[in-house]
Amino acid sequence: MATGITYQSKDGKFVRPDSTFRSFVSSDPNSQFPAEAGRYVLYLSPSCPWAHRTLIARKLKGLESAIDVYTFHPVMGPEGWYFSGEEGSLAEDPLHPGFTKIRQLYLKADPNYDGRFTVPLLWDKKTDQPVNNESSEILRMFGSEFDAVVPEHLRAANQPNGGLYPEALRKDIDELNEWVYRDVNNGVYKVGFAATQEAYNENITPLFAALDRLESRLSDGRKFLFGDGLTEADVRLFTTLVRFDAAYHTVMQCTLRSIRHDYPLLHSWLRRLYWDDGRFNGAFRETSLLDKYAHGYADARRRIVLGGAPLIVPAVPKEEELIPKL
Ligand SMILES: N[C@@H](CCC(=O)N[C@@H](CS)C(=O)NCC(=O)O)C(=O)O
Repeated sequence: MATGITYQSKDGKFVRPDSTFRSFVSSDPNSQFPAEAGRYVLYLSPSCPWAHRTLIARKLKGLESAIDVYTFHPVMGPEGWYFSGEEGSLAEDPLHPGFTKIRQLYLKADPNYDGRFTVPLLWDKKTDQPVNNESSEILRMFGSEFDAVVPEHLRAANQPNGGLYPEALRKDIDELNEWVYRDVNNGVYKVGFAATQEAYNENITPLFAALDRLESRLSDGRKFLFGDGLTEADVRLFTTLVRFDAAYHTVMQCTLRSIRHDYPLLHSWLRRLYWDDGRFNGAFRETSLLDKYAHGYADARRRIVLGGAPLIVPAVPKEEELIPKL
């Protein structure tokens, strides 16, 4: 069976299904999944933008030795994510000898599982079961629940504005996350995996309108989306923007503008996160794979085209932008 990131509704629109495993690791030692160093492992492919969120948070919080990562091959295979022993991938699952595919883990957890076999997948080694496969929730857990085991200066309470999801900003962060997810994080997929010209046309305008809105948000000189402190909203936007010019603009037909040529403030913000190793422990740069993104998305689009997708004509900037008057 061919898999790929090609979820379509009847009218050709890309629709992302909800995640299935939704338990939480908690700082409460009496909870079902207490935050303990060495107990959990993240199965992921670093090329996936959703998994990338969790990898950044793990490094930002200094959790590298507390939470293991088992890495799949960077490009999805015909049966989904798999261990290949190549390009940074393990040869097989260290926890379940003989397992080489992500689907084996999902089916071990639930033999009747009929959803997508997605990364990231947070797994409890102690009870040998999945905890959570929703990146936004894993990102949030890493942001605060493990603070008892992270170095003191990296705890949420000791961050400039109270960590990745500070109490006072929660409502505003949720509100921004919602439209950034809809129009940007998932927006690039709605454009790139649209199966009709109508679905493509309908989604490309909100994507660039949202980027315009983010650009103007930074125009008051703020360093991060919510001021001087980095929040989860920055992490969530980063994983899309770091792929934008390399893969979304080139392969996913997000053609109207590029980040580096057309959004100077977003580009500076991206450079700040990517290069500020001292402040961020290399969490953004060292988890990014700029030379891998185009390959993964080109392969996913190839599957769509081979599956008989109709011609989608990419959007082109207007004359006044393409060839401005002298
Ligand atoms: N809601 C999920 C989405 C994750 C997701 O869509 N991951 C993709 C890779 S970028 C995947 O694993 N797809 C596998 C498949 O659909 O077969 C999350 O944010 O954690």
